[in-house]
Amino acid sequence: MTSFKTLDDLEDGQRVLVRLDLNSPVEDGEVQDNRRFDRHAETVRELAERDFRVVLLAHQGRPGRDTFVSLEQHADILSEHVGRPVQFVPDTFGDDALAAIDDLDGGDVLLLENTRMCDEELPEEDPETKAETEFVETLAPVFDGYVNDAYSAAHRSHASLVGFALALPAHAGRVMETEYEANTAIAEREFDGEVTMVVGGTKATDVIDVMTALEDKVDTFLLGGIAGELFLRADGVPVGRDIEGMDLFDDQWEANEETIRGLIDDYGDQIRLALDLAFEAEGGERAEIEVGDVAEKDRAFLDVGSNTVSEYAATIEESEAVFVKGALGLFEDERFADGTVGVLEAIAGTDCFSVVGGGDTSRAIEMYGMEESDFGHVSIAGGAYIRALTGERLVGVEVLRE
Ligand SMILES: Nc1ncnc2c1ncn2[C@@H]1O[C@H](COP(=O)(O)OP(=O)(O)OP(=O)(O)O)[C@@H](O)[C@H]1O
Ligand SMILES: O=C(O)[C@H](O)COP(=O)(O)O
Repeated sequence: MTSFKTLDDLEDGQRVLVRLDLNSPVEDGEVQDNRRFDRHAETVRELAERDFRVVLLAHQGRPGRDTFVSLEQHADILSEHVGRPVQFVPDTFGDDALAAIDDLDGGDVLLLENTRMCDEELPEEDPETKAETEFVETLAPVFDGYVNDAYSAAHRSHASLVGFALALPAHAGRVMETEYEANTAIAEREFDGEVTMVVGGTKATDVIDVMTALEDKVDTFLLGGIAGELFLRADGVPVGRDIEGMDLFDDQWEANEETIRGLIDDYGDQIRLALDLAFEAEGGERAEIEVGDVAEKDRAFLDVGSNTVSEYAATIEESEAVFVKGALGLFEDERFADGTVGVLEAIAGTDCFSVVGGGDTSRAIEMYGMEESDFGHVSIAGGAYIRALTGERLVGVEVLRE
């Protein structure tokens, strides 16, 4: 990552403002611990051990949503992961925040309040405009440097992500460095051998965008999940029962059908669809059916079948690089985890270069007892991962370039 300054370029003992992405699931008002805390703890711990006065910025949720809560609980969770106290002040850049910053000694860590509670944080504007906000102009002068570790939020042109980078000497944190390198690999690296991409999940537009952008980078797309069913349907298989809250096979079908058919027509040789599918039988157990036997108005399919898993695993074993976007089935239900777990285990069993992305999909790794260390990289990014895969530049990364 030579075009960025990193923590290696910071002089120990300074006062640094560090942007993390601690955006987390919130259930009944309780912030849920997740791998973002563990990853960012590495950056925070390093800075504290090097005697920096460390002030953290992060966001949580979006205004108006249930997940839009204070960062008070985040400070406690982060503290567990860092292994030292993380102070919290319920203020972003007012007098209380400035006084708390002033009180810090070397090695102290302080988390400020949810950046999205500050009016100037959110409207997406260019970095120069964000650098001129009162938020940035008040806080920046009390720091020697700015560290952005929030790769997973770097697609947003918000004050805390782009404004401070112009107002202070800007550095990439350890998470920013590793996420950037792994996630841009497919767009920027050349692989000698086969490049395979496992595509699933429920987000039709993400899938279409990724496949369109990567047609000439990826040798084989292995499809599953709801995304795979969209392709099966476009290929003439009468599947497509929407899951609750979605209408991919109804209202949205028309909007996507032509594009998906176009992808199949143009790149059919690269695209592999499920051979068999799994569903819930009358007794509640998992049952499978060959794709050729699926009848019109059949049931909802919740996973790819076992023949598909074997075939996909064989392709993965012959690949030099494998990228994963989206799950092959409803893996949260053990009965329908075989597809997702099967391909992840196949990846873990080879020494190929691998990146597993998407917040939901990467959760399957810990749910089913796999080791993160068996994968090249497990990304903590969702929207930013998709953008990186499609070769889009992230504004929060661009402003860090020297
Ligand atoms: N056939 C299916 N039926 C129902 N749900 C499915 C099916 N296949 C996959 N899923 C669901 O898809 C979800 C993952 O899809 P999503 O598109 O959100 O992927 P992601 O990239 O991991 O997440 P994110 O973009 O939110 O970080 C999983 O929670 C899984 O339960
Ligand atoms: O959780 C994420 O993907 C990032 O923190 C970005 O959050 P946002 O989509 O609410 O901007």
